[in-house]
Amino acid sequence: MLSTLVTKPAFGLLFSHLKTGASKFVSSTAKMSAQKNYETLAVTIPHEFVYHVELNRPEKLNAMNLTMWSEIGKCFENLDNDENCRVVVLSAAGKIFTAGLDFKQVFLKMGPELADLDVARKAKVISTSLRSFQKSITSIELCKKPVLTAIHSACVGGGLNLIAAADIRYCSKDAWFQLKEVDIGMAADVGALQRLPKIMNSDSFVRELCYTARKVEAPEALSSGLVSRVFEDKESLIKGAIDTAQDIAKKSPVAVQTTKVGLVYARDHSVQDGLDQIASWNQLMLQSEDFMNAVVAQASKQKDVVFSKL
Ligand SMILES: CCC/C=C/C=C/C(=O)SCCNC(=O)CCNC(=O)[C@H](O)C(C)(C)COP(=O)(O)OP(=O)(O)OC[C@H]1O[C@@H](n2cnc3c(N)ncnc32)[C@H](O)[C@@H]1OP(=O)(O)O
Repeated sequence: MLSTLVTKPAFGLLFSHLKTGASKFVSSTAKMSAQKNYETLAVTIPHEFVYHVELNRPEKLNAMNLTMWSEIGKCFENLDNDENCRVVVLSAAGKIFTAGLDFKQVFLKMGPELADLDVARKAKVISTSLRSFQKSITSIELCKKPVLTAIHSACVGGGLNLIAAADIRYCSKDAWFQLKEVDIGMAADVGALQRLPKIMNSDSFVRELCYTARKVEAPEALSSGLVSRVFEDKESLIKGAIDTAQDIAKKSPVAVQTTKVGLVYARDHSVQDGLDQIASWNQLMLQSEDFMNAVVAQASKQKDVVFSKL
């Protein structure tokens, strides 16, 4: 297929095309889009195309209050649409990654709201809240930019549901994970039960964690496939995550985003359905300038190809 697309006469044309793409890119990099200000999240841009989102309620152990649930959803929807963002590092400020659901705030607020309602109305209110929490976490998966989570210290309950929706998980040596929902009398309902069995390498181990709420320390998180790398401390963890993010940010955004969509789709469908899906996408994406530019760069051993924003 490459040989038919990249014929010899096409080469000169492709090189001029490459230059056009690069100049277009350089002229527009100055216009870095400003990210919205959030109350519970801090968003920074450590390198071009690399965004760093931090859970930012350190004084409350980054417990996930209603504002944080809502802002996570909005933030990842914004990042999905932000052409200056190609990859996201998700970490947390302060002593721990997160204490999970802010049960003090959430249940205190919901209690009075439900008090005078009958069972059907109560169920409707609870269902609406649950679905909005689910949507918030799923926004990480629906964001076409790869999301790398960097977890330090405690990652409890809702936090484990949150990181399960990310693409790549790294942690520091002091990290521990706990699916604590059963300890507060509920089944996890924002993605852990659905995603962990597809992430970790032992169904038996996942079930043990879900039923017992026991803590999983970093070595076990690594051996079970929950995380793919363990770093010495938080500083090297964040650096390692940002280094990987920078590698991804240099690639064609068309290639990377199509790959993420394909992987997420393939996880939930048959092999044949996945093959059909990626064929449909690539019948478009192989016509993009990124494909041409990357092929020419490979063929001519050119490094540091500059891809236009997407
Ligand atoms: C229903 C919607 C869908 C979502 C569902 C999600 C469910 C979940 O997330 S279940 C898990 C809920 N989280 C917990 O059960 C964690 C409980 N906390 C702890 O285990 C410890 O606090 C922790 C290990 C995280 C940290 O321990 P540390 O010794 O460092 O701190 P503490 O002295 O225990 O706590 C300090 C103060 O923070 C308050 N706090 C801790 N966690 C939460 C929380 N999740 N929500 C609200 N507040 C929390 C704790 O009560 C202390 O407060 P105070 O006594 O006023 O100082």
